[in-house]
Amino acid sequence: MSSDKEISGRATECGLAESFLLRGHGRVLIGQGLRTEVGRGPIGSLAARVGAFFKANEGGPRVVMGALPFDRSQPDYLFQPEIFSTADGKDGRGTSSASADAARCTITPAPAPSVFADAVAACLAMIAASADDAEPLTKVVLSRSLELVSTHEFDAAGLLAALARDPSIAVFSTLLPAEADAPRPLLVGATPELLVSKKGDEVVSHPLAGSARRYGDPGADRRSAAGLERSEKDRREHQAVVDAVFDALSPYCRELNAPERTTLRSTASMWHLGTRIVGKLRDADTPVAELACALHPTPAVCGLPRNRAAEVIGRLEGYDRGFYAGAVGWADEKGDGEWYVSIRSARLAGKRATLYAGAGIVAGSDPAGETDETSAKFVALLSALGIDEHGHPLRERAA
Ligand SMILES: C=C(O[C@H]1C=CC=C(C(=O)O)[C@@H]1O)C(=O)O
Repeated sequence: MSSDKEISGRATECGLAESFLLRGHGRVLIGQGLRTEVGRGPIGSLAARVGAFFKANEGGPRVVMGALPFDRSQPDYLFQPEIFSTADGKDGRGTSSASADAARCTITPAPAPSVFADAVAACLAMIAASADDAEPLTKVVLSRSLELVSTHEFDAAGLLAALARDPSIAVFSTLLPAEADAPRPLLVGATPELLVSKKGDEVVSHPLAGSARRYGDPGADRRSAAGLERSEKDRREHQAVVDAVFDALSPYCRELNAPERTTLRSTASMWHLGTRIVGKLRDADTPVAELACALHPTPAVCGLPRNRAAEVIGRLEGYDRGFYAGAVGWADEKGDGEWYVSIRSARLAGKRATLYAGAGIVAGSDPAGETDETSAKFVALLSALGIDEHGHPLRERAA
């Protein structure tokens, strides 16, 4: 199978449609068809449910895959595919251009950018008011969404192919549970952030937090990156995530380090601060699902303290995040696997798509700046869909 075929999402074997695709770390993993669903439940029971699944189901590929929601108490959605295959993903750049063809989209921001900026200001007031509390609120990640309605069904394969042109991100697509508005919705995205991978006794997490827009002009792009590296506010926002990852993984590890310290990471449209954290597990049998449970949601998508931040998110965002800012990945029978943070993602349901983007709010954040950051984070998905922020095809603009 060529990589382009894999990325384009057209299943070739047995005529089974692709139910899962993950391209990251130079590899493509593909699930075709859906053999058995894993019993659904909250993340706290994930490791037990996955273990019980493999015991009870002797046939089929020895791997399950799917998505975890943002909210730890909500049910996840994992399944065993009919066919599982892997391939080298180094040459996995997409060939297809925009997926929108001549489709037109109407785009409705939900909430409107000005309402989001007001929510950031309200959040900053809560952070300031809590300064003297025993456990002050120090960080909250607030998100907003864009609701797209197209004249055509969204083409997930074309979207994946277009997203895969950026080799710095992990491209994913996974089935979501049926809902009233869609028999088979999909979560599709291109995330730069690894929640956790586990192979044998090796564990890796690569949290990101602290962001700046990229620019076509090289000088402006360099200044944007340098500004991010110097920013005390972004360093603080980032360190909160690194500390939380160390705290969550330490009990499981006999070694845990950040060998390269914090570095600048780039995607095609964003600069980020990132820290690669690597460890050796005390017990190589610790399943990846247990590590994901210990980590999720990190302060890269929720905040600190976690429960208090989640409460503020629920109050200020005004919608259910569903599987945005959860995780997408897989786990095998040995307990190995990898889970990516499901940011820069969209839920596709026929002619409707909902895109999400968030930004970390800490003391010193600026409501207009954070709103602009979410706009910049939408660029990757919108341009992969072949549309601008008004829903017009990009090709027309160039003509
Ligand atoms: C929550 C998102 O990004 C997170 C990951 C990287 C940088 C982030 C930031 O700088 O705010 C966010 O923590 C998102 O893209 O929706």
